[in-house]
Amino acid sequence: MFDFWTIFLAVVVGILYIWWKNTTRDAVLPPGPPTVPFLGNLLSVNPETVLDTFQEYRRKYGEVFSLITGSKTLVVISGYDTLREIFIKHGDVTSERPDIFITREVGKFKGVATSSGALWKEHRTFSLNTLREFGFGKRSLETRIIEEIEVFVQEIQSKKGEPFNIHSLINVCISNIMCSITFGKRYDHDDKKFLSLLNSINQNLSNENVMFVATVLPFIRYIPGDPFRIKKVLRNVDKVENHLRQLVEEHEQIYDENNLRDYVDVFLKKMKSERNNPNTTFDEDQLLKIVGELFVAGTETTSTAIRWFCLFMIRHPEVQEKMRNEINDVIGTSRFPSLEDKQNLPYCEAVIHETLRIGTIAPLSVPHGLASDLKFNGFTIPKDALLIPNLYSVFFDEKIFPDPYDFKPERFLDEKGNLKNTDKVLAFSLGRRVCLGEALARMELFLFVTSLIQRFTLEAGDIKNIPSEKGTMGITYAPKDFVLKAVPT
Ligand code: HEM
Repeated sequence: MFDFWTIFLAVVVGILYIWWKNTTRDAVLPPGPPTVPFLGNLLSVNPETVLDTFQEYRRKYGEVFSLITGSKTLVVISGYDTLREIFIKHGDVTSERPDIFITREVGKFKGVATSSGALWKEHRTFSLNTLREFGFGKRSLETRIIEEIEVFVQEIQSKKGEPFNIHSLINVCISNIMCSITFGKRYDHDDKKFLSLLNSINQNLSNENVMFVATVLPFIRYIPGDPFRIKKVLRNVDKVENHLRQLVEEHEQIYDENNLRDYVDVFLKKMKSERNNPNTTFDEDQLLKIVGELFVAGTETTSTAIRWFCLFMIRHPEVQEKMRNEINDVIGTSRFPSLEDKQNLPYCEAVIHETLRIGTIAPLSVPHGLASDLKFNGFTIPKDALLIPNLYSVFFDEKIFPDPYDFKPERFLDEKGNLKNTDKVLAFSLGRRVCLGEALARMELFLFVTSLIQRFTLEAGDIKNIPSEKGTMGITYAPKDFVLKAVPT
């Protein structure tokens, strides 16, 4: 008979062996930095410097390298061609979402962004079709955006050229557009409850390393207290969802099948039509998750892009001047720019592409999962790995964009002044998971930034404190808060 201590020792040795094995790189995996016993590559990546570290690993280990964390194997995909090969050519295998903190605890594997397989396909198609119905890429939506721009411009005018932080103004305007598509509702700029919701979203998406840490060390959420602020993230998610639940309930009370006003109404109609289908995926939980995603993904990303734009304009007044000259030549000042003007404003378009490139916004996209093992260049990427699309590697690839760290919109113009090379800016990612809101984001970016430059000259709020091009890394890569002056032209 074995005594207690023998069994205890055997269990401890067994656990240590499994842990040691989990932190060692298997020969079939893509290469990567050397592992440390029991830690793997945990010490090789600091969330704050992760982008530069990945650039270095790309040089050392190639376009596909792996990182071992004990709980998950991360496989980082870099380079334009390799990203296309993995996420487009092998898109049937690489378009899932992995089982990680954000998909399990935040998304509950529902919605569009955090679901996979048949559920994801059905709801991505439904959402895209419904959003198109409500104006993605259409004139009706343009009118809604311009209405919001009018408020935006009035608010800026009210500052009378004095320094202010434009962050919350942009956030409210952009989320109002998303709210009007999903709930048919917009909020006042001083609505405290709404501002607090936007603040919770901002905390979760930017300026936080928490998502990264929770992904590679999932057990930390069970540590007493909240040293990594995981519980705070989940509280923020609940707060946003409770607000959305209220809005959906209000909608249900005045629902009229003959007058579908917005995304929620169309979803409710589908829910009602599938009431007797025991296998339906159109239920209230799914509606809340999708609406939440649209609200979150549709606000912070576009708003961050516009903040980057303002920052680059402060740092590059000559670019601002050229944009304004182009706008004045084509449109003048008597009306707001419209989408029809886009083709006649190639320099403005080049500035937007350069902002999306160098601002990066979502430099590591959103992690992908795999439907099965994938053989690639003699290595095997296992089914349970976490694929990271390293979009940053393309943005700063000097073979594609010479002098990649310089802000040079001209790189997107040929000798005749026509746009070129813009397809290399993978800001919205690529393949089957490509951003669902790309069309809306592009409309918003064009209309907001051209209207802004048409009416104001942007300057640093404090001449001794020019805002830095170095941002902070969360799920989005965002500029640090800054103040600016918007002087009427
Ligand atoms: C400048 C603005 C934006 C940027 C840079 C951006 C970027 C991205 C990126 C990189 C992804 C991940 C794709 C992948 O998994 O590989 C994504 C997904 C997504 N985006 Fe955006 N996005 C922007 C605006 C928007 C807007 C306005 C909406 C709202 C309609 C939106 C909704 C979504 C959704 C729902 C997904 C998940 C798609 C899926 O998993 O199938 N995004 N976006």
